[in-house]
Amino acid sequence: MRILDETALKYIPDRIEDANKGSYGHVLVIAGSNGMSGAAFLSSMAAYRSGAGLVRILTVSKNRTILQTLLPEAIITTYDEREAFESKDCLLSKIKQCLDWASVVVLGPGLSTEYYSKIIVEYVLSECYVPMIIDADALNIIAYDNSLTKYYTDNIIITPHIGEMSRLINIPIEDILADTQKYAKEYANKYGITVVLKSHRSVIAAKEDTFINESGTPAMAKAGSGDVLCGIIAGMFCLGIEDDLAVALGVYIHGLAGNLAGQKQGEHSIIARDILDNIGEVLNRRKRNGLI
Ligand SMILES: NC(=O)C1=CN([C@@H]2O[C@H](COP(=O)(O)OP(=O)(O)OC[C@H]3O[C@@H](n4cnc5c(N)ncnc54)[C@H](OP(=O)(O)O)[C@@H]3O)[C@@H](O)[C@H]2O)[C@@H](O)CC1
Ligand SMILES: Nc1ncnc2c1ncn2[C@@H]1O[C@H](COP(=O)(O)OP(=O)(O)O)[C@@H](O)[C@H]1O
Repeated sequence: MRILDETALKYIPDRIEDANKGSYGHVLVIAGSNGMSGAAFLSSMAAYRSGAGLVRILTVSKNRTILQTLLPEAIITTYDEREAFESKDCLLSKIKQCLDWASVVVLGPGLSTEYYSKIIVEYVLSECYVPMIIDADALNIIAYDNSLTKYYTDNIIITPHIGEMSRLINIPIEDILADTQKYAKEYANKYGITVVLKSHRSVIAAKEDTFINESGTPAMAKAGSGDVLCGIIAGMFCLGIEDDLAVALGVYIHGLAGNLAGQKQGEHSIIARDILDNIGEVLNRRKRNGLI
């Protein structure tokens, strides 16, 4: 069992001198639905703030204008929910093109659990061959249809909060809270995936090691904090960090950025965007602290 401290920030590399945006990954964020564009924005912005070179958001058409306004740096590809009924092949081929482009995928924040989202989640699970961070509604869809776990591979990282974990394994929240390590490890071992079980002290059951995260603050108990985490983990992969460490370091940096945001804005007053605004300061600490 490992606990990261600030010395772990030494694993964040310097940006390569002759880099171009393609040197730092293509993150595909499959997120957002009618009324939940924010989750897609928060994950995508977090990936950019954590080093990603290029982010594409795949979302419902209704979100195009708001997301292009909130994050003009992202490429937006959209679908209409009706495509799942009226032109499924067209929808799937659009998703396939996005997957072929991606080097890391985030699946699920604010996606909804509607029929069209189920079609998308099953297709992405079956056709994705790069590291994929699965969160929120994609986990709810898997919880509802456990047969989807047949698509799990060792490229998959799931990031359930306790409520989502409770749905996935059909165990009451109180029981999971009593032994988070046990339930995270059991699920990770059963399916050969990485599990980030989020709470005030998240557990990361990874391939070689289990990590307990000690950064973070109750100030982060606010809507959207988890959406930010998905994007930070994607960003760590874009920086070329080895996979167990990419996940554990992503969780640790997320907590440190939350700590900074809490100190600046006050513990009751931060919003998820404030976590985004402090990622850069955390990444810079490795230089300030003489770690590299
Ligand atoms: N702006 C946007 O677009 C946003 C969009 N969002 C999107 O909304 C969708 C629904 O996601 P959601 O997490 O809000 O609802 P849901 O899955 O029903 O979970 C609640 C249940 O879990 C439990 N629980 C959670 N943590 C726990 C803990 N540590 N310890 C114990 N219990 C814990 C909690 O328990 P309770 O607090 O009631 O005791 C309750 O039972 C999803 O797609 C998401 O991405 C959000 O990200 C917000 C911003
Ligand atoms: N009391 C706390 N202490 C430390 N971290 C917290 C605390 N409350 C929430 N967090 C962190 O904030 C994030 C919340 O994620 P989640 O519940 O998925 O939120 P959302 O679905 O609204 O985005 C998790 O990473 C969790 O570890």
